[in-house]
Amino acid sequence: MINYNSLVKKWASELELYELPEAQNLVEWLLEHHLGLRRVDMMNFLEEKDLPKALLDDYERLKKGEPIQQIIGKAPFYGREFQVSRDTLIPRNETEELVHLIIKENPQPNLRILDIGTGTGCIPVSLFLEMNQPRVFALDISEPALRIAGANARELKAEVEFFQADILNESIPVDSLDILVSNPPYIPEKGKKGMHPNVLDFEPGLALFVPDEDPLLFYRRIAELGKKALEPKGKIYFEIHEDYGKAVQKLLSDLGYTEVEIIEDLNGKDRMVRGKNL
Ligand SMILES: C[S@@+](CC[C@H](N)C(=O)[O-])C[C@H]1O[C@@H](n2cnc3c(N)ncnc32)[C@H](O)[C@@H]1O
Repeated sequence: MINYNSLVKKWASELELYELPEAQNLVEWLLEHHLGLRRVDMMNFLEEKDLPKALLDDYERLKKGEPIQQIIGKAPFYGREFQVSRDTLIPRNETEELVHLIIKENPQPNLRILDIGTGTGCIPVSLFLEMNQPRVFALDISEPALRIAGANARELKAEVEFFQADILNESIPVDSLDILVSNPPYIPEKGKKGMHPNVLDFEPGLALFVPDEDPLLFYRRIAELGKKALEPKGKIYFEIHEDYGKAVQKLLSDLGYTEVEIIEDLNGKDRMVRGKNL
């Protein structure tokens, strides 16, 4: 007979890529996924030899650094579960804060919204479901990511119109927007050194990195296109790298956006910038 706590401790101690509290959390997440039981339900439960093979296989993937969300194929975001894959960024808590800000600041009905670089579709799907009858569009350069985003929209019953487009070389496919939102790639290549292998080896580089010599590339391009695609008084919302708050603020002000503000995340880091079209 194996005790739940000793199994969690034993497996967590073998997840060498993670600090112990996070490792324990991941093992519990995996056990719950496979056994459908919560910690309190399984203090004394199984012979180790009876653990399902799929659970043991997934535990081996966890040991190699694969993110738990990719192993189980889903990730929580703003109170819902989104399908994820190796082609999509795993939705982050900071992005939930961006979504929350947009919902809070825009209670009006029938707004037209575009999300650029949509990944799993977590932003447009959440906005469609939480806002007041918006018309929601989203685009990404990645076809495989768009397939996952489409599946999430269908599964969660959100009406989102998706486009495949390379925003650095094509224009915005919709106009008269009230809100333009983007969490674009923003990590300079040089930042790879300090990153955890579970991000570097398993999440798509296309979603993460920008050239060291031009880290604001996506912000500049999207903000320039936004001047035309946004309605007068339309708003632009960006998720940003914590080091680039001031630079993105200046970029938007220089382009003629007004009321440009940097907003911190719950950890007190500069994480969002919002501006208004003239
Ligand atoms: C940081 S991820 C954000 C994903 C999702 N919005 C989220 O917050 O979880 C950036 C996304 O931009 C997309 N992307 C990268 N280059 C692009 C380009 N040139 N045009 C359009 N989308 C692009 C990537 O495929 C990726 O899905």
